[in-house]
Amino acid sequence: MSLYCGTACRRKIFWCYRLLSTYVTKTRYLCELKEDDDACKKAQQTGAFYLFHNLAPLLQKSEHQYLAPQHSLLELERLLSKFGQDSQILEDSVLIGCSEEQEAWFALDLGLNSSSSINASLQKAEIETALQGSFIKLTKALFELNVKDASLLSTAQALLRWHDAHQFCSRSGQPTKKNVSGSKRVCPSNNIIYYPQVAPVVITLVSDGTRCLLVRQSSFPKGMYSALAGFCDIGESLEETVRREIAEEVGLEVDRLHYSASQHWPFPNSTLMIACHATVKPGQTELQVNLRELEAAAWFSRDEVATVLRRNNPSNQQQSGAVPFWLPPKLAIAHQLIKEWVEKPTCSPLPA
Ligand SMILES: NC(=O)C1=CN([C@@H]2O[C@H](COP(=O)(O)OP(=O)(O)OC[C@H]3O[C@@H](n4cnc5c(N)ncnc54)[C@H](O)[C@@H]3O)[C@@H](O)[C@H]2O)C=CC1
Ligand SMILES: [Mg+2]
Repeated sequence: MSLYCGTACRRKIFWCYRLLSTYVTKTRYLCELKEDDDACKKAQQTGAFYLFHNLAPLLQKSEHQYLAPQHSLLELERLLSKFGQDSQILEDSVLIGCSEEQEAWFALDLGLNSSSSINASLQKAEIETALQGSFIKLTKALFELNVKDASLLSTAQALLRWHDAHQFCSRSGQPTKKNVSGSKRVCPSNNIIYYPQVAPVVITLVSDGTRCLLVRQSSFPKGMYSALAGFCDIGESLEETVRREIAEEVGLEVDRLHYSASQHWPFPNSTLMIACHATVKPGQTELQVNLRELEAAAWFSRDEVATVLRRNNPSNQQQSGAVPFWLPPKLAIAHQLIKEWVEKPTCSPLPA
C-alpha cells in the first residue's frame, strides 16, 4: 500500500496507529506492574478485584448469563473488617490485566489458606450474602460468561491455583514469597525464582481429505466427540507431539500439518491448547484405537459434521433423535477447528 493514497487511507493509518498505541501503552503498563512491587501496590489502590473462594469465581446471574462483579480495594477492606479479618489476605491477590484506561485488575481467593493468610479463609455463605453473588465452579459457569470475563477468570483461576500449589521451594523446602503482582515466587533462602507454569497441549483435527477424525475419552460428557489432543513431552517440537499423539492414540501417520490457532484452556488444570489441522498419508486410514486413552474414534463425513455443528446442543439432539453425537461448545478451540475444516479443508506438507 502506498503511503500517499489520499485522505481516507491516511485516516485509516491514523486509526491503526491509535489502536496500536493504546495496546502498546497498556501492555507496557502491565509489564511495569508485574515487575515493580511499589507500582503494583499503587495500582491496587485504584484497581478492581475479582473474588474467588476455593478457586470458584464470585458471579451474579443476569438473565441467560453470569456477570463477574468487580470490587474496589476500599470495598474489600470494609468486607474483611466486617468479618473480623485483617487486610493481610490482600497480599495474596494476583494481577490479571488492566483496562484501556489503565485500571489494573486483580484476583483474590478468600477461601484458600495460603502462607500470608493462614487460618484467614472466610466462610463462603457469609460472603455470598454480603456481596449478593455466588461462588460458582468455572466448569459450570464458563460457557455462560461473555468472552472477556471467561478469559479473565480462566487466567485468574490458573494463577491462583499455581500460587496455592507452589508455597514451598522444591530445593530448600522453605516457604516461597510471592511478588506483589503474582508474576513469580522467590525462595528467600537461595533466591530461586519460580514462574507460573504453562502446559502446552496440541489438539489436532485429522482428515483423510474427505472425512475428519473425531474421538471420545470416557471422561467427556455423554455423546461428545472432539479433535485428538495430547500434552507435549519435554524436548518435543509441536510437530513431533502431533505425530506421536496421532500414532499413539489411533495408530495413524501424519502427512501434512497446518497450524490454526491457540487458546488458554482452564480444565482440568490450565493448559495452552495449540490447534492444528493434519492429513494422514493417502490410503492409510485404518484406525487402531488405543483403548487405554480413548473410548472411541471414528471418521465422519463433512455433511455429518456440518449437520451436527448446525444444531450443536445436546438437548436439541436428544429431542430429534436423529444425530448420534455432539461437538464441543463454541468457546472451545476444538469447535473452531472443526468449523474451519467444514468451511475450508486445506493443509500444507509436514516439515521434515
Ligand atoms: N479446549 C478444547 O477444545 C479441548 C481441550 N482438551 C484438553 O486437552 C488436554 C489434554 O488432552 P488429553 O487427551 O487428556 O492428553 P493426553 O493424550 O496427553 O493424555 C493425558 C495423559 O498425559 C499424561 N500427561 C503428560 N503431561 C501431562 C501434564 N502436564 N498434565 C497432565 N497430564 C499429563 C498423563 O498421564 C495424562 O493421563 C486435557 O486437559 C483436555 O481438557 C481436550 C479436547 C478439547
Ligand atoms: Mg489424548
